[in-house]
Amino acid sequence: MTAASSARKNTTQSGTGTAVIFILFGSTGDLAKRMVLPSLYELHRRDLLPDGWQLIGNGRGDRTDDEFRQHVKDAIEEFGSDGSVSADEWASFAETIHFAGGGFSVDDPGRLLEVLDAARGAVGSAQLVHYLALPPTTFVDYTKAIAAHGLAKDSRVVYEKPFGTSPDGFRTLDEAVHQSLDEKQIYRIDHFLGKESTQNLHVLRFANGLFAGVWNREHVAEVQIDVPETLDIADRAAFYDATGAFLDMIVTHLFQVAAEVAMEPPVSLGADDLLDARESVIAAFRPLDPTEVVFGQYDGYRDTEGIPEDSTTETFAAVRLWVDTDRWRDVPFLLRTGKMLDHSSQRLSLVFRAPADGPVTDTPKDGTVLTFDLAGDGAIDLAVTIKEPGSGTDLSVAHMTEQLDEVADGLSPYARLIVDVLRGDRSLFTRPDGLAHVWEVAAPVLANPPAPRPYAAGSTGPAAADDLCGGSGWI
Ligand SMILES: NC(=O)C1=CN([C@@H]2O[C@H](COP(=O)(O)OP(=O)(O)OC[C@H]3O[C@@H](n4cnc5c(N)ncnc54)[C@H](OP(=O)(O)O)[C@@H]3O)[C@@H](O)[C@H]2O)C=CC1
Ligand SMILES: O=C1O[C@H](COP(=O)(O)O)[C@@H](O)[C@H](O)[C@H]1O
Repeated sequence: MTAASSARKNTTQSGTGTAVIFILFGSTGDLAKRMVLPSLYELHRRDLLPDGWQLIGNGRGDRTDDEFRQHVKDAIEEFGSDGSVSADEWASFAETIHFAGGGFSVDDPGRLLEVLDAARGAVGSAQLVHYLALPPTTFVDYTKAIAAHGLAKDSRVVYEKPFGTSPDGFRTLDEAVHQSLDEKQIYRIDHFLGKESTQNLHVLRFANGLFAGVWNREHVAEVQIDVPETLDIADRAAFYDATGAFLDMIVTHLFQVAAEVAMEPPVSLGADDLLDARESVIAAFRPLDPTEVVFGQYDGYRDTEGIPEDSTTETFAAVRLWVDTDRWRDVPFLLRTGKMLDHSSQRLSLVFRAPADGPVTDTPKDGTVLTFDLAGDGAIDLAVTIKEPGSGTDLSVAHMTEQLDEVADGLSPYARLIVDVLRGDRSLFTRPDGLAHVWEVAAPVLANPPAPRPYAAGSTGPAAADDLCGGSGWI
């Protein structure tokens, strides 16, 4: 092992420095296949899993270890970051993989306890990590089963999103998990927080005087978080129709990103301080005004198999959010997302004000914009107004762009968040006080949702969303 990889390993060991047994509930499902299993292999290849690593997949059906290993390999080949699996790297990963079928409930642990005993026999005392890649309706039952079978003590439990699908559902789930677990054992995933660009938000802001001093209402005219998608919802119709764009994206991912922008400076960039700063500012989000919310539904949505022909679920949502702190008072945070739009991107932009007085009076709106491209490996772009080179005096906009993967290899969001679970670092996970406020902010819209406006597939969505920007448009 090189000194560098040794140093990396030390920082990614579980908090106790012991082996880790990672129990993946829902291991045969869609999320496991697309995200979790390929991310675990990414960490294995990059030497970021601790020594003594063991992976146990759980499911209600029965499979042999070899059948499950083949499932994992297929998932990595189809969804992994480079799609290839080298024989040596795979062999050393495969031997850590086991399957415990027969489900898992309070009354019946299936084969899990027996497979876990064997894994403990192989590695000795181990940090348990339970990852619930399960339908959210099962979170309470699985949490109770973990506790009932003596697997809760000192373990870490990762909950997929959504952590509650309504204000009441959130409270019930929150109370149920706290009956079995301490808050410090709980990791609620929001994968937008695991994106390289999102993490660069606070570093760029707090490590550069150029930005630290202008991160406020005096200098920033508006903040835009814009996540259009060309994707449709055909392969998850039932889930999507029961959820809609507002809950699937706005009050989850985009609110967390908004909180990353809006937070007050934390005491340090340590896990607890960062978590505290991000989740506390959500308390200052003003409850949304339904007249500042535009919903849309793409033409043809109701023709999709599994979608009721009278569905009013929104496939597009745009909101104007206000953050009532001294730093951000009267600065609109404009959030927009939708399915089946003309292009896909994930952009967070801070639009800076033109100088209030001075000799240049006709600066373009996009003349000073700091943009974080959250998609893929991430990028940061600073747009500035310049004189167009040449004999004239016309103004032009120049872009200084850094692709983050040109600086160093990043980690995919799920890989990054799993590393943090292994380290015991909760800074990029959500907290119940923040989530409770999210439901208060969403409540007026849930009580009085705007009727979705139709929009053509492949368009930019309902034109009414442009009015939220005060007519000056989305960046
Ligand atoms: N899929 C995605 O792209 C994303 C998913 N998520 C979240 O991840 C979680 C898992 O999603 P996804 O993988 O799509 O879900 P799936 O519907 O694919 O379910 C995952 C697995 O859970 C098990 N399961 C299903 N129903 C039950 C049940 N009633 N009781 C016990 N086990 C059950 C099944 O395994 P078996 O039959 O072997 O028991 C299934 O393979 C959800 O919370 C979802 O919201 C979050 C972001 C994106
Ligand atoms: O959680 C979700 O996120 C995806 C977008 O995620 P990304 O991996 O492309 O960053 C979104 O398409 C999906 O509807 C939502 O459930």
